[in-house]
Amino acid sequence: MLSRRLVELFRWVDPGPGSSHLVSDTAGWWRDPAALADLGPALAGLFPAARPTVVVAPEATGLLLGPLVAVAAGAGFLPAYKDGGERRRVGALRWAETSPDHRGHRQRLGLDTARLGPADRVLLVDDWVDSGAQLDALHRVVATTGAEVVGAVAVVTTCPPAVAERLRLRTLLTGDRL
Ligand SMILES: O=P(O)(O)OC[C@H]1O[C@H](OP(=O)(O)OP(=O)(O)O)[C@H](O)[C@@H]1O
Repeated sequence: MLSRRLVELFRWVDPGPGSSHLVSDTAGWWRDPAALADLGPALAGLFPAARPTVVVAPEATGLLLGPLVAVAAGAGFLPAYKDGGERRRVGALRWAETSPDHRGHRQRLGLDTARLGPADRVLLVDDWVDSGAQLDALHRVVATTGAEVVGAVAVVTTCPPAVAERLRLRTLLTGDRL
């Protein structure tokens, strides 16, 4: 069963002196051929009747996971970029600021909203949802285009149930299994 395999492939890593907490290591999910093949269909299958036209997922890990879900769902893919860093973004990005995320940071997420319209049904995808800040911001920026958010899927949630309900979030795992 995929969820059990994902638990086995997951590691908590101690970054060493100077760090107060363990860091998640999900590299095993991508390295394992069977898990890689099954992740997209399993996540798309959490909303079996949603018929999304496009998957939207945030940088960085969402850019890896989102296309897997999009292919499984028969949808296209639109990346949401994080502001900062040295890369120049092309296209007219519309930006949404997040509330403080799991690190306590406010981020800006940019989406090429010219590529979305009222006919679109959007499925939001991420690997992990904790505060829900990234997904909240994506809900808001997608709404400005008239597109409908049909739901959100992630591999893991550690967010409160009320937040998951507000985000229409379904996941393969809850954090207590890791
Ligand atoms: O629910 P939230 O509090 O918003 O946190 C969830 C976000 O945290 C991680 O991103 P992060 O920037 O830590 O890592 P990544 O760049 O590897 O995707 C994860 O990929 C989500 O995008």
